[in-house]
Amino acid sequence: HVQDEFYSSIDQVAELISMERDFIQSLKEYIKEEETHLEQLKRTVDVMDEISGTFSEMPETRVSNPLNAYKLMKRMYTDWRAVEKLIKMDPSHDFLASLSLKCQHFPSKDDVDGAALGLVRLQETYRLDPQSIMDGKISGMGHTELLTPDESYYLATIAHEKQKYLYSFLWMQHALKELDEGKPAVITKKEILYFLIPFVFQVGDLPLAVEMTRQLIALDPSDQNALNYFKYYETVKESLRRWNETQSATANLDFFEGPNFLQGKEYYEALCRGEGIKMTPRRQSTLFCRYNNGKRNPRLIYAPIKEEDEWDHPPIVRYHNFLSEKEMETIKRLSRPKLKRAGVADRKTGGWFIAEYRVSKSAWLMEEDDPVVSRVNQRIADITGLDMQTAEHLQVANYGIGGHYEPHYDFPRMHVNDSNYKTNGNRIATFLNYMSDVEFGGATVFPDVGAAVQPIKGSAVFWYNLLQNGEDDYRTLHAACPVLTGNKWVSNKWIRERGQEFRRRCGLSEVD
Ligand SMILES: O=C(O)CCC(=O)C(=O)O
Ligand SMILES: [Fe+2]
Repeated sequence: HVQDEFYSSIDQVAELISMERDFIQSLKEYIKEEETHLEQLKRTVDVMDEISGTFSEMPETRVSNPLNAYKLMKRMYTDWRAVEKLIKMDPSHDFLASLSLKCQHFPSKDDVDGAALGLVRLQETYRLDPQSIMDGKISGMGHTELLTPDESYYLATIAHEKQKYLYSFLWMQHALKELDEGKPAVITKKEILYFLIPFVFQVGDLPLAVEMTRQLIALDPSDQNALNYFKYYETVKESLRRWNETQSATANLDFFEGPNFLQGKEYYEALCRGEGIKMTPRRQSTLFCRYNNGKRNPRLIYAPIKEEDEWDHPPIVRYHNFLSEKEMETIKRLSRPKLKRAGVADRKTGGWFIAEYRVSKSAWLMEEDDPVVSRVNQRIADITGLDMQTAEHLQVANYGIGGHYEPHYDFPRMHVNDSNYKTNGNRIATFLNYMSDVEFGGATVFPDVGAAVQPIKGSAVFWYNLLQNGEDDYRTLHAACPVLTGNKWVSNKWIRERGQEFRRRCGLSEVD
């Protein structure tokens, strides 16, 4: 079976390190075998050479001795067959066979492209240019291996394919800089310039386009395309100059200065950077923390849980130290072999598919899997006061390279494929466990209300997805920000409506 992709789970990307070491080790062993093989061949040829070359007389004289003639025949019959056999004992056969087995489990083109796209997503969200990524200034980034010009070039082409033109441009420029510094590469300066020039021209930097074309011509003065570019840009430059002369000096429009408010994806990204959080000191002063013993629940009365208000409207609370280190380890261990790329539901058909707006792997854990799972479910019931009988299994997720989940609601808006909906109702509430700290990125943000919640290992956040009157609460729109550094693990418990009738009383109002 062919290995499932790697890039959508950092935990699985980590496996590649030992795979690479293993690969290098077997390559070394193979080289040794080849060397031994070659040694054997050399020894054989030396022996043969010595025997056949030790006769000083003329060939005819030599073979006129019947004994010599016989020996020569015999030698050429047996020895050459032995040599043939030796050559056929080529160790590369075995190596290639084991290699093709191993390669099945190597990253695919989808992995490389997924990782590249993840990097570009991180650049977009956190506003990083190539240099600041590679300077390793981002906390938690650890040792950074620099990209070669070829790697930068490939990244640029992927970014271009995905219409992320700015980052495509920046990586191309970076590749060019590295080439100019003399870094070895397969890609040539000419190829990069060919990519960059029309681009630079289109964004309106005519002088730079002309300058780059000049460089292109310097590389190959007979390049007809480059000469044509040059002629064309020179004409444009000339007509621009004439146009400028006829215009008054005040006509200085800046086309890029738009109205300064953020919408949709941009606001989501701003929240991920910690910008634009809509909390005022006045509202902040209404947020508290307290001990929660689940209304004197015997399981919590001597060990109440620390509850902290994260947001007021809609209310989002955090429970600190909700899971123990050991419980988190168990949950991760149980889910590792089950992790599969997480899908999303189609809004119209309710069908399931994979999308770049959700890059993570997930697994479902049931109570039967381990006592820890039932213990965690029980604790969620105790602390929220809600019935877990109708809740979904525990979903564990591990995010990938630049892994994220773009803004969504936890309540499905199409119920066609959700048979659970008919029996147990909608997802009334979400209980989200953070099972790792994330050095940088990976916050859970709520773009409708302007809230951001940072992952804290062992803590959990809880909110209602439905209003008291049972209607969908659109303020709960939320997203998981791209993980910049770290390995983000979460687990989700989605609680259903049925069974909560006396636990969360419904009301006619739309208040939370
Ligand atoms: O990982 C997070 O921060 C949020 C995950 C989430 O919203 C989901 O899985 O539905
Ligand atoms: Fe969610």
